[in-house]
Amino acid sequence: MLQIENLSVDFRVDSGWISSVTDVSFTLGPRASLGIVGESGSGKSVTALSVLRLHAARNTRMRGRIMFDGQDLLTLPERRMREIRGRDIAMIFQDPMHSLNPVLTIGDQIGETLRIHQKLDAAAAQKAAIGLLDMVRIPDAARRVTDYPHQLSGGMRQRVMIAMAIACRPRLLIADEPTTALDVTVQAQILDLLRDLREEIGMSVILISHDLGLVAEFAERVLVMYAGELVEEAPSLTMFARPAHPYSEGLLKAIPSADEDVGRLYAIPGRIPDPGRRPPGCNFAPRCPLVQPACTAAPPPLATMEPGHLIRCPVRLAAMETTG
Ligand SMILES: Nc1ncnc2c1ncn2[C@@H]1O[C@H](COP(=O)(O)OP(=O)(O)OP(=O)(O)O)[C@@H](O)[C@H]1O
Repeated sequence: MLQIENLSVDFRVDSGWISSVTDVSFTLGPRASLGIVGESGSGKSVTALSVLRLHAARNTRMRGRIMFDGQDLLTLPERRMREIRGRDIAMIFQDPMHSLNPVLTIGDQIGETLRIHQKLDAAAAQKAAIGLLDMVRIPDAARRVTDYPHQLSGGMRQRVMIAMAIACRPRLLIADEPTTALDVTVQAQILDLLRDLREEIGMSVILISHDLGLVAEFAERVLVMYAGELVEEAPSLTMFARPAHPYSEGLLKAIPSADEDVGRLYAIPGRIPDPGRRPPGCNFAPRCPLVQPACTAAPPPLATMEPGHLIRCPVRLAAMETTG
């Protein structure tokens, strides 16, 4: 359904063009779930926003192809993209308070999507909004539909955002850090809801998060991004049980454990390089415990370790081949 081929995204900044995302490729089938994980600045959001073509066109250069249902979204006229956004592909973000309009009721805001895409009149849109609030498990939906965003808790507001996103039964929902601003219990409820809605509506979901544990639990497959590149792709169980790239290993080690008293929490030493200051070879080399001289000479390719499991680390790949 979605096939991203060699996507690169550059932004214009004061000093010229910087490369934010480099040569990213992946596919997503119908009713599938995919997680994208990485530290802040790794290129997760830029990749997701590219699918909806939400970057300011004047300051952005995009290369590659984003095939959705056989058409390349990067070459569609803006008028066609407007039809696809919200109807076929929807997106939810981290902070629902900033995405909701404080002076409109939640019913009006959900109804707006339906009025635009499905041409419903106001009464029908209000009725459908109540149905959607029920679907996202907001209790007493008929009464809550006239509430304003500030009358709801953070978790409820995120449910409203999800109701808006699924209003047109999209085939793809992109959730960009949808639970980061919520406490742990609410976080689990929202992920359960997304899982159930994926089944009910038959949509695919891309979940973006900095939390590898959360993504691996939710999605069938996980992509790990670092400094604008894919560094590992694997089924979630594999990624969680035996991540191969040293960066993925670091992300896994950084997840706090409830069972063990680890003393100090682990953090990957160093920081992600800025887009304009990436090293000449492997982007992760300056932070990597396995670094060898060859790593700093040339950028490593993404290679297949086993079917469905790709990594961008020749050192680890060679070690795996030696040990069989
Ligand atoms: N409009 C823009 N102009 C210039 N640089 C940008 C722009 N948008 C993103 N970038 C840069 O591209 C890189 C990737 O950003 P992106 O937001 O995708 O990271 P992320 O992995 O989603 O992190 P976060 O979790 O913080 O959102 C960052 O270095 C960011 O500063």
